[in-house]
Amino acid sequence: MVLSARVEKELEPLDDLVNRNSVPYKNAKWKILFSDDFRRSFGKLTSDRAKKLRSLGLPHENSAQSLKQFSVEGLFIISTIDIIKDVNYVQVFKVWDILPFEEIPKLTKRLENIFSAYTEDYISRCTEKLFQGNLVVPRCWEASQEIIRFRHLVNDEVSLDSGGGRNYVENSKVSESLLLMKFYSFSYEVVCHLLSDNEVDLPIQLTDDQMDVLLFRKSSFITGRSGTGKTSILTTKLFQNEKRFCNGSEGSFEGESTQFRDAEIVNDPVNSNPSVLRQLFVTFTPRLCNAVKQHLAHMKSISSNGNSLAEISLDVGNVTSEFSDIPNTFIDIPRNMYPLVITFHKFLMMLDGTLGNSFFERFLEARESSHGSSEGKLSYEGYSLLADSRSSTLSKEKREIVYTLFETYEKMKSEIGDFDLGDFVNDIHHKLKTGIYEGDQMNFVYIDEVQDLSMRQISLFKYICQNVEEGFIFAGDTAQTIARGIDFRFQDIRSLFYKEFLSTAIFRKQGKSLVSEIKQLKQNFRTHAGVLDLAQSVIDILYCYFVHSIDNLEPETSLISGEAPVLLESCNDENAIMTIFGGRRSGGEIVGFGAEEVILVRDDHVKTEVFGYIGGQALVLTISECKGLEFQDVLLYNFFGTSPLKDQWRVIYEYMRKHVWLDEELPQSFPTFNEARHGVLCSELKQLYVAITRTRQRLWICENKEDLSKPMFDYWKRRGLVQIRKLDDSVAQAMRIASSSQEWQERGKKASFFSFPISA
Ligand SMILES: Nc1ncnc2c1ncn2[C@@H]1O[C@H](COP(=O)(O)OP(=O)(O)OP(=O)(O)O)[C@@H](O)[C@H]1O
Repeated sequence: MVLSARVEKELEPLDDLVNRNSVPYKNAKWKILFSDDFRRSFGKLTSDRAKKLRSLGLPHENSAQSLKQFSVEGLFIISTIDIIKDVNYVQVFKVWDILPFEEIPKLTKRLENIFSAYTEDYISRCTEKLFQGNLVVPRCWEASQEIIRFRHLVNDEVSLDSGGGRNYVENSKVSESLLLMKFYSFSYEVVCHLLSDNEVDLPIQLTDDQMDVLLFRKSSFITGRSGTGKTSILTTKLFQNEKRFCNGSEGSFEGESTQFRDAEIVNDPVNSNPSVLRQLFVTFTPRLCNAVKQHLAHMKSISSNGNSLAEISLDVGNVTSEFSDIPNTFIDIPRNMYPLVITFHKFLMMLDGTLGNSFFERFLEARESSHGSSEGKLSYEGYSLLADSRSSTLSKEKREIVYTLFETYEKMKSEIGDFDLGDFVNDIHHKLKTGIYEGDQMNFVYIDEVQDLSMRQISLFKYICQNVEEGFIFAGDTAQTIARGIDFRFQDIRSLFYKEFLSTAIFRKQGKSLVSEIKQLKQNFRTHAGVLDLAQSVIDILYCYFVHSIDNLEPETSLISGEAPVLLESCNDENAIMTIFGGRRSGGEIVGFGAEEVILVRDDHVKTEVFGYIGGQALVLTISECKGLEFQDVLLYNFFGTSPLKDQWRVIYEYMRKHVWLDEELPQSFPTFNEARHGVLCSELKQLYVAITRTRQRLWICENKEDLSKPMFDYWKRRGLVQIRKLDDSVAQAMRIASSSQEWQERGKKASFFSFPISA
């Protein structure tokens, strides 16, 4: 009852709120957040209406009348007052949609449902009114006191739990969810741009936790499971620093915090030329790099009022790690090339080029020089001593065997005159240690997907940025490590930072206080609980068997429930891909996937195989190519059937027995877990986790052979995390979503196949 009253009170059309003479809200101090739905609805307006709105002006303090006039046309803008965390907590207007009158009840009902999950404290703060003269101004609260929005996050409140330990506030499709909806903070110039005809990505309003990370002014370590916004925060931070640098203390982007607005121009501690801000964003995947570049370009275009498209160059057609438009050196990089967004591979090539005497031109000699020194490689004694450390999972005897294998491998390499990534990295370390780095020094370095780099690789960054106090951000998730042979926890990066990055005398004095705690992002924005529960079931096994290879994080929160992913069972012996796409049968047309759907496969080999079946009728990516990206629907094809673990997947039955999930009808004989024999299970599970978490809405898993996937399928079935569907024509038809040529064009333009407007 109370809520309905609140809803009634709060859901007044915005024009009413801003224009009523008795309660004048029109005041520049109010921040206005617009939703994606608003953007979409606006896009659908007849050009006449949209034109009228444009010609009426913009919703800033002096033109609020325009909104009122717009509502005369029979559309209402639905808004509420909400609280966001900036430097302080502050009341804001949140604009949900523009609707005809008859559609208002449906939206208000859904909003009422959401408000019913809010705490009383939160509601009463939203409805508080602060008067300054006869103006209502936004009320603020110190950031030090915690304001909790959802009841289930307060310990002593009744849980909304609907099972499985998760709390759902909403049950809707991900794409229609009000809770996962992106909100954008508007300034006069951004509204100008929005109301122009351009398609733009706008800066998403961040959550309180994300804002804390963004405003933190020290070098930091950010972790969080898939889809919690790590890449978004890195991109936002990079962009904020660009803006901060360009604008100095002048007014700037509305989406920025006051702290950024008030900040002074970045004081470059190292460069003689403070007129350039040198920022470097490094990640593993070329596609993710392109997506980040794309997004920064959009952001730049918006903030320059749409007048100039970003100078950030887009490698649109060529999604490789070569980035041939950027020279292979850090010496005197033209200023318009910053911010540099590159893969780790490109980073190495640039370092190599900077140091002269390239490794590739003399790699035999290079191998000699780094082998000669003990640098970068442990002696047998050093390696075997590690067996005594608490985190070691290998005994002295096993280490002896491993070391002998290592020596044989090294010998073999040298005999055939070959080298590997380790040799290349060691050579660069050697040159940096013995020579002088004469390349540009960076002001800020952002390293995304850091879990795929080795400690030795990460430590290279210390040479190119002296701003250790606030210049480094490491983000990643150790559940998603897919690079081979890399196995650490986030804490190890923090220790490395302390030991190697803070090694100069000045910083040693300040010591540990310079190394911040690891921050965890907890709210998933990508998908619904059906997918997250399946992903968590994979993490559970990792926690059990590979405790030293994954960070034990607090479970992420997901606010919307959703259908369980689907295991597809073939009705006949036909290849599943043939059934789904109709195959190249006599005269038969292949009906493909849509632009927001993807087939994920293990490697290039399977990719070629699928291509052979369906040609270019669907986007097919390997798991390593899809890292960091997201899609509306995902088909994971033949993951178990191509696994090097083969029938050792049966060790999952042992895990099930531990948890008393092993029913009588399931196999009773299975291997006992053995780290040496089942070591590869760790990387297999991490790859599986990455694949599962790429989807926003639907996930299908299909295999050509039943036996290899059976243990995991049995595990998922027993836990009730999947639905089983026979792969017949009707299921196949429902999977294929036709896309318009415009949607494909958009996808192609993005090149990165990055389906989401990541925040920045
Ligand atoms: N505050 C927010 N409001 C709405 N959507 C958000 C918010 N923060 C992030 N998102 C969205 O969540 C999705 C996932 O974000 P992002 O890719 O940054 O996560 P991630 O942690 O880097 O994921 P992964 O580890 O899988 O690479 C994106 O669609 C992004 O736009």
